[in-house]
Amino acid sequence: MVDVEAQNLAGDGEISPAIFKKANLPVTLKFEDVVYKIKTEQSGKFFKKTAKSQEKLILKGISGMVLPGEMLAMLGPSGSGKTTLLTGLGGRLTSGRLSGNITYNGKPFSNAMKRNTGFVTQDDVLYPHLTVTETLVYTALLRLPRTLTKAEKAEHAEAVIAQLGLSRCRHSIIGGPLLRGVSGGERKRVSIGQEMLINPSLLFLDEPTSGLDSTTAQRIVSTLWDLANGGRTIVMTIHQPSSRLFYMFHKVLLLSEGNPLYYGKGSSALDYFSSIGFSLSVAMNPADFLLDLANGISTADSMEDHAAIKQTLVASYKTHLLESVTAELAADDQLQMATDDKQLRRWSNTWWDQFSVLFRRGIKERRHESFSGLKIGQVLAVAILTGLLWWQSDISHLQDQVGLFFFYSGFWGFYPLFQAIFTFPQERMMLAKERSSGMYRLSSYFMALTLGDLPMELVLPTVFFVITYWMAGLKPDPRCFFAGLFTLLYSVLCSQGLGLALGAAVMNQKSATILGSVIMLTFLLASGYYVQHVPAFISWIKYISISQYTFKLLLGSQFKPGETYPCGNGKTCLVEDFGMIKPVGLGGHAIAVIALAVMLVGYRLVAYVALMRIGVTKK
Ligand SMILES: Nc1ncnc2c1ncn2[C@@H]1O[C@H](COP(=O)(O)OP(=O)(O)OP(=O)(O)O)[C@@H](O)[C@H]1O
Repeated sequence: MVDVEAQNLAGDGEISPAIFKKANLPVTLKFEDVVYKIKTEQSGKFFKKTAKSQEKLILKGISGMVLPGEMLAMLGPSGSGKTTLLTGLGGRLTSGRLSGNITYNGKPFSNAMKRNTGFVTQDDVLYPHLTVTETLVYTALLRLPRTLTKAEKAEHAEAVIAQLGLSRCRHSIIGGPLLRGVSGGERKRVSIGQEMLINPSLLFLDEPTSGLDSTTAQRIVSTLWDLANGGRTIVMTIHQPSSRLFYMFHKVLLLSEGNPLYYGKGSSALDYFSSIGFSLSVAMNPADFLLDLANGISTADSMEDHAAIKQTLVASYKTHLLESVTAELAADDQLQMATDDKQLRRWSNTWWDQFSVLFRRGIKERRHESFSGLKIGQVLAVAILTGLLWWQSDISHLQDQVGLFFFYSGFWGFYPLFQAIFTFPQERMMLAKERSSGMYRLSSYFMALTLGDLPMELVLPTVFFVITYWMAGLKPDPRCFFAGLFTLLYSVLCSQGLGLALGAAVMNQKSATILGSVIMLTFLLASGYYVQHVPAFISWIKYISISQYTFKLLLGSQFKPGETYPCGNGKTCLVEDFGMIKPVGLGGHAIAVIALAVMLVGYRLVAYVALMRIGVTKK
């Protein structure tokens, strides 16, 4: 286990970081006759009701085995199925039908195995505003077992930084499309580092060297080779490795249109192809030669027909190699090492630890957004403008005051809704990546994310309310003031819940925003301010309207039944009889509070359930 190795580190001094020593639990990966099919809609049938869906065969019976200490490289042209096979072997395919037999130490993929597996995707999914060190330390805190102290976890992160040559850029931010950060190669190394931290015994990498110069690529593959030497099982897809790299792989799997063309030692590949009549005529990189063959291009052969060459190669694989691959798989059955699943817990850390790390990471990543001057300036400007427009409004202008309360429920309905709508769609990729590696519970993530933004989300309406309340000259009674403030904050939490639910359910910022504005507008229209004689068949909307309940409670915070106001010609009238208050009324507060409470919790539950589908893989 990693903690035992940490002790080794202490004992060995500086020699080599603990995580680069032996694998915790060596894994033999076997895959036999792997077939993957997906359903695709036929194009051109968009307007037809009976659009037929076709089944597409992506992987056509692929077999192989990778032992601890071995590094398997999957080669093949673009679209040949490398990523699909890698994702399937990594237990991460979320759609389609995968058949065949894939075992890890003779057993199917389990949650325990998930925690012993690292998966580096082709695209780096990293938080752009965190630095390299922050990124790796947070990952270490989340993924390393609770038996290690925080300092030891940070030490592991440091070791990875040193091993991957990231020391120079350790304090630079990762960056993103519109934010200059570390280079592409450095970003890739951070992604690899995140997986290396947990000292996985099984490591999958999708194109770890793409877009990198050959020296950096060489360095990364050498690191992976070192990791394999420690008894780890490494599988990667790779595009055009240099010949130096090619000979570092223990095994090579060549794919073409989902068919295996070669499986075996890298060094034996050329002999095999020359034995079936495809020899390397000029000095060239063996990987380029294999890729040419997988594309149906052969310089040594006069065959012009690419499809025919591919067919010959597929047939040769079946006649010459398949038998030995099957024999290899069968022979290993006796050598199976038992995986003691109990050695690996489902989660590395407690709920609370996960929550607190995610909370701190979230605040760090989003501090520029939450505390942005623009956002604060926007709210202050609207507050001051509102205060000036309603400057010292008097009860003799009751309509104005009622209008102000309606404005409160409208502005603080829309504002938190739109802030919250973006929360989950922005996080989707990260959530999928981290959840599929079993990093944390959804509940700790959900709580950390929704509570992290809360202080600022509540401070802004409070400041807004204080400014406008006094500028507009509302009742200087603390009870009225606090009742109004709490109502506003309560409604902010409800609208935020609705935003979270929409964002999580739709997972598309544009669609969720459109849907959110339609719903909130409906709520506002149904709140009884604009229209008072609503037809019965549609009047039920007000019972689900956050704005209606907020408006009612805000009016109740300021006016009491039996209170009077000057209604012209020296007369006084009852507030509850005022035309704009009557339809909403000054009673029924308990129901409004309960209805809002149901929405506050209900919308968040919807968001939670909607998120349960993200990062969940098929077993
Ligand atoms: N869910 C899916 N829906 C539609 N097509 C799919 C799906 N998954 C895979 N494919 C198709 O399967 C083929 C293999 O895709 P895959 O991504 O595995 O290729 P690849 O060899 O990794 O390519 P590249 O090197 O370009 O990444 C492609 O033609 C791809 O379009």
